[in-house]
Amino acid sequence: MKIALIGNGAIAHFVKQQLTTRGHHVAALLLRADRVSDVAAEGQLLEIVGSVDELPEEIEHVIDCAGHTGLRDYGPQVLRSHRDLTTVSIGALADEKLSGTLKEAAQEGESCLHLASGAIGALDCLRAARVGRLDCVRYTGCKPPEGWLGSPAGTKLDLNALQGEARTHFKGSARAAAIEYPKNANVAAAVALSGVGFDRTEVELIADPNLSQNVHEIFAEGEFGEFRFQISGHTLADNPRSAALAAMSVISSLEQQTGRLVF
Ligand SMILES: NC(=O)C1=CN([C@@H]2O[C@H](COP(=O)(O)OP(=O)(O)OC[C@H]3O[C@@H](n4cnc5c(N)ncnc54)[C@H](OP(=O)(O)O)[C@@H]3O)[C@@H](O)[C@H]2O)C=CC1
Ligand SMILES: O=C([O-])CC(=O)C(=O)O
Repeated sequence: MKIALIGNGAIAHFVKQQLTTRGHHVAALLLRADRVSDVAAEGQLLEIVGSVDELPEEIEHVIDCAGHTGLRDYGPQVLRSHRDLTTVSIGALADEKLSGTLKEAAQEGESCLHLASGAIGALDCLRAARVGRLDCVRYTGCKPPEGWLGSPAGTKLDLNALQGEARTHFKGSARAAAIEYPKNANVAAAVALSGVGFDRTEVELIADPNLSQNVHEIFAEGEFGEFRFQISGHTLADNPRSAALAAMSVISSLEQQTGRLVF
């Protein structure tokens, strides 16, 4: 299967390297049109294109590693072109209009949008639990201050000088979190989509100067009982915002789709 990646940042680098090592064929990179010549000049052994129309015909699968704008700008056209699409930009689906457009595009193109699990686990447990009554799902996302740089946390806290206690900078619904923090609250969206939805999932986002990892916690209760899940994830060397597991989950998602599972 020939694969194209959207984006050329921390997650895309990891995914490209791992896919190649594992014997998959990454044949193209889809970038903003004004970035194509710079990246092409770096001498990559794959096609660098600036639009979906320019993707080589033989590309069957596209992986979005470019964040919300990447999914919004290219997702519908990729799906309409009969290609499956895997994304880590789950929070973009909080926008109901985009979500509807992607569903229609997938129907039209007889293609599939696959959501990588990202930086969190235990989504299977939530999906099973919601078969019964789910009374409450709470998600807490804690990162070191540098992990929130460039997000609205920077307008509420002095992230470069934060010391001592952890500070909450957002409390609200998963929908609001995903929309306000496009680079930081994709996990909130993944939890919402696996459980009680964007509007009923409660979210708290915290900057903690005592942390060196990203810590994600889910609490849920309902007819099934009670459940707590916590993960401390190392971030990628190229981006202190993004957990390595988010990039790893893209590979795992693709290999589950293609049946290339290792038992
Ligand atoms: N599901 C999850 O758990 C997680 C999801 N994420 C999502 O993944 C995204 C990418 O993460 P990461 O790789 O660390 O981020 P980086 O900032 O390292 O890289 C983002 C890349 O995407 C490119 N890009 C952004 N917008 C567009 C666009 N409209 N068209 C083409 N290329 C675009 C950027 O290009 P340029 O340099 O030209 O801007 C850059 O190459 C995050 O923004 C976040 O939304 C991240 C972590 C966890
Ligand atoms: O990578 C992480 O730890 C989580 C993250 O940024 C997100 O949820 O968007």
